[in-house]
Amino acid sequence: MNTLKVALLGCGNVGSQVARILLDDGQDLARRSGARLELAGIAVRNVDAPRDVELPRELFTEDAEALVKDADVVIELMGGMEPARSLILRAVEHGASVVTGNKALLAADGPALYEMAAAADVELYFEAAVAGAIPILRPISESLAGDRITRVLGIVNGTTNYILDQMDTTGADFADALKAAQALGYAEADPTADIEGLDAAAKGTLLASLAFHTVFPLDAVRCQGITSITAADIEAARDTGFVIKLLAIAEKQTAKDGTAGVSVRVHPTLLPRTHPLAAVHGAFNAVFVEAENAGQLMFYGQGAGGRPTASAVVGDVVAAARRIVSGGRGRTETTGEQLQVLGEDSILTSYYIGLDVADQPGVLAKIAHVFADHGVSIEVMRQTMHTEDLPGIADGSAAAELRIITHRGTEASLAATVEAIKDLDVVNSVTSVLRVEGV
Ligand SMILES: NC(=O)c1ccc[n+]([C@@H]2O[C@H](COP(=O)([O-])OP(=O)(O)OC[C@H]3O[C@@H](n4cnc5c(N)ncnc54)[C@H](O)[C@@H]3O)[C@@H](O)[C@H]2O)c1
Ligand SMILES: N[C@@H](CCO)C(=O)O
Ligand code: NA
Repeated sequence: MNTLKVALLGCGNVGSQVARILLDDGQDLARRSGARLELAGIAVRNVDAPRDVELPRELFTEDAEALVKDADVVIELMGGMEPARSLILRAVEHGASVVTGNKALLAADGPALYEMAAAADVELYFEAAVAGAIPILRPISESLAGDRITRVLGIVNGTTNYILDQMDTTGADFADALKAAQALGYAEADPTADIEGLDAAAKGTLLASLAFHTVFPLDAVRCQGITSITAADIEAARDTGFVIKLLAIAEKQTAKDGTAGVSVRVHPTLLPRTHPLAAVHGAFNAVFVEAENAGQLMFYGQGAGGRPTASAVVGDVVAAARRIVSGGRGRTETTGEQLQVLGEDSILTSYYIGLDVADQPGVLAKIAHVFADHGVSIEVMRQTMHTEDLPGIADGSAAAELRIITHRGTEASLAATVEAIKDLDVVNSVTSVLRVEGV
């Protein structure tokens, strides 16, 4: 049996678990791969740093370049752009296959990396980059290769799902929930990427590219994180039978003339509590895929954390090893469709709008008028009286809270409606604007 040299770059939450699996499960992995997978070394910043997982000290090196030169398979789990990118390219130049979980790098620079890997006749695997342990990229790019995917919708960031779930179920505040997510190893090194939606945007880009066989630029993702979600939003959602989830939504739309375009958006979303995605708790992820022939599919599991993510990484290492052993080419990304990016005139969604309004005759009519002017129709409107006077309302007259859910409209017309409502003299403030799915 051949021996393949495996180089591991980075030994944090995920890397340390990958090392453990490679060392503990060597016999099984060899049988499944057709080659012995020898962990040749682990590149770290400081070989003497304390670690949570006990690993043989002689495996550690601070010379990542030297480790990469000799490897058959390189696993990049350092994260960030550099030196991750240069080391991946160095690995490719040396003819090694690469496994990475680095969605930030792939979303920014994936097409160039795929091209270089293809030119060097090696593979680049990244199942861990989207939804951690959940097998989602291989199902999309291989199992569904004979179908046409139209929509991918998912909870793809464990940290934000954990935070929103804690706020909803235990009343925890945002900062405490974030700290707990960091301690559990879900968050990125800089959790801004999680809470501002950038991590979900990177995953949305990768999902769209694979699902629709096109390049979708990261900067074309319409992205909003969860930092503006308040306890009041969570409570209002609960009162109205909804839950707030951060969703990544990638859609392909085909116009009557046959031209197709793609949109990717990430935003906090109100979902009815009866929706299957509403039942995704903690750091779990779930991805819905809609395809013309397959219909609706749902993939569910642990989207973050060292051990679950390591499962996806080692699965990719086995795939890489099998391909090296068999000598054939494996999966190739097809991004040749060059679909256009759809703008807000084409994106259809519905809005939840929370308003503080003066409680006086004619208020509802004025508001309804603005909706009609923008061609947006109202699905639900609910009014609650405030028991105390609100600051900012002249002469202490009574105020009311309005909650409105619209029918589906274009993002452009809904946003314009909200702007026009803000200008009405009877509107004290727009307290909340959230998109709604699944109604
Ligand atoms: N943690 C998760 O749940 C998860 C899930 C999916 C994907 N990922 C991705 O996997 C990668 C690793 O994530 P993590 O959670 O293990 O991160 P981490 O911060 O725990 O680990 C990264 C490790 O790499 C080391 N490192 C960074 N630069 C280095 C360098 N130049 N040389 C040597 N070592 C270096 C760091 O010191 C750290 O120990 C990231 O790309 C992340 O986005 C993480
Ligand atoms: N920080 C990411 C890790 C998994 O990609 C998350 O919370 O989902
Ligand atoms: Na995955």
